[in-house]
Amino acid sequence: MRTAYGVETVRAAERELMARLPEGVLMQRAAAGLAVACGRLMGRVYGRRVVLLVGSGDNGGDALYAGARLARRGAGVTAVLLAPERTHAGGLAALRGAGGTVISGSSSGSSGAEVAIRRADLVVDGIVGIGGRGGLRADALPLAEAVREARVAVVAVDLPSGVDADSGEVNGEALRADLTVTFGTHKPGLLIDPAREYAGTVRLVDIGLGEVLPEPAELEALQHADVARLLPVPGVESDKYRRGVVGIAAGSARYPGAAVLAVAGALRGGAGAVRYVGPAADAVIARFPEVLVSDQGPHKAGRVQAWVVGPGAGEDAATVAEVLGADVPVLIDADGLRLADREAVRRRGAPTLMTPHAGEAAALLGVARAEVEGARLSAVRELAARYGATVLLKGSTTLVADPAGGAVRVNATGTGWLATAGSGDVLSGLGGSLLAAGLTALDAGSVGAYLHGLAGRLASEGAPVGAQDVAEGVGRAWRNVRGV
Ligand SMILES: NC(=O)C1=CN([C@@H]2O[C@H](COP(=O)(O)OP(=O)(O)OC[C@H]3O[C@@H](n4cnc5c(N)ncnc54)[C@H](O)[C@@H]3O)[C@@H](O)[C@H]2O)[C@@H](O)CC1
Ligand SMILES: Nc1ncnc2c1ncn2[C@@H]1O[C@H](COP(=O)(O)OP(=O)(O)O)[C@@H](O)[C@H]1O
Ligand SMILES: [K+]
Repeated sequence: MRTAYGVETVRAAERELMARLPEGVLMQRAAAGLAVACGRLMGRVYGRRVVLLVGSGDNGGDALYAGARLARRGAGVTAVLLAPERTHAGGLAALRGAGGTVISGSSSGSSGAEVAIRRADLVVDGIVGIGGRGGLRADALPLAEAVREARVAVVAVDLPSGVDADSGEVNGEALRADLTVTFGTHKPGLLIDPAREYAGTVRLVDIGLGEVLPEPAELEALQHADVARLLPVPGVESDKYRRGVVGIAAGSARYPGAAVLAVAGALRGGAGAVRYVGPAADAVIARFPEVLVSDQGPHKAGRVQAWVVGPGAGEDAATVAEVLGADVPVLIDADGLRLADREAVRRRGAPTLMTPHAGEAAALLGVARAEVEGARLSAVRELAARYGATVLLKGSTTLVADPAGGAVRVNATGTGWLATAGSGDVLSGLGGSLLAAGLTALDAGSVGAYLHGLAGRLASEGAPVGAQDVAEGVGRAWRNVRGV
């Protein structure tokens, strides 16, 4: 499991660790890891030109100590100080002692600093780290512009400057990095868009923080091994009922395809049987003869261990209400989200998993879509709290939050190619199937998103795919995860 912690927790852990260690040890560990990563990115160190952008805090200190290490190995290192009078004194002395050059970023205007950036092989962004508030400040903007124009490689120290460490929000300008070298633990902002996109590749340097960080983390990202452990794999005692039966209440005369795609996802999620109820039974059975179909409504469909309701449902509020009354886990997607009564969701005894995309989440919260996209973490937490349900917010970094709090799960296996009509329907069936197979709502959502994202990647391999291709890719994703 990859975990991420917010600023307050990181600072508390650093204090605890620092109390046990000689002064400056943590920063030296950070700087050593940073210098190695810079060296690897440049291929060689000797003769390379490195520019350090140095802010007023310890983030700048890390950059300076790393710069000193690179200078000792023969790099030409220039530090651009954004706040000369408040620069980390020890780091500055170390850089000077190693033969580095120091210029002032604020007073030199467009001259020295920008020329140095244009000539650089590498820029190290040590403007601001976890102490940052808001986007880049005015004095850093010309430097950021010069970096962009020079198209020079950028290594961010701990975080790309200007992004919010705790939330992944970007309020103003931020500096894009090719590589972010982060210390002690990932920060939520490195795993959640839009900030994640600014970070480039993220490398974690161990500074010993792991032993003092609390449980649970603020954010978790499942890895292959975690998903492999959670996948419902049949054993000798299994039969189709014990594996779980998932009911799909989806589709309408207008949108029969949504039913077919949700069923396609459900058949690949590990349940032993799929029941379908709704007006698209003919389309479903024509494509998937193994499905048990009915047009009699959910309560007459026979026993299921979980329901999926909503994809392509149109205006069928009665079916949504009926499914919400069932005492088994329910996944609500698409039209179902709009039609579901909030109090009815809150009253449910069995788990509920809601799977909005940003537009649907915005409608439920009564805000603009851009607001949800810019602040995914707070949006998913807010929805989970309001509905008393587990919420999976779809998008480039899909988030899954439980109403009781605890670590929010983030999934990054997806690809932009998944942004294709009907791929969300596949995810709803897949998630419902995992619920029927016995996974918790948090696990079903995050394992579903993981498999779905990987399926999209494997099916696409860099070319456009349709939702059916994604569904067909789910088997490959299972095998990839299980290593079989
Ligand atoms: N505390 C520790 O034990 C360790 C800290 N480390 C480094 O220290 C950093 C945190 O250092 P600090 O607490 O000094 O904080 P930072 O260096 O992140 O930033 C604090 C300074 O930046 C200014 N600032 C805030 N927002 C800004 C913005 N938007 N634009 C420009 N300047 C802004 C503040 O006025 C303040 O002076 C970490 O990110 C990490 O790089 C590492 O050396 C590892 C060990
Ligand atoms: N840029 C992106 N990167 C990765 N995954 C994405 C991106 N955009 C969308 N997706 C994924 O594609 C799926 C689209 O679902 P949804 O918006 O509900 O589509 P539809 O309603 O057409 O089925 C979701 O799983 C979502 O997470
Ligand atoms: K930084």
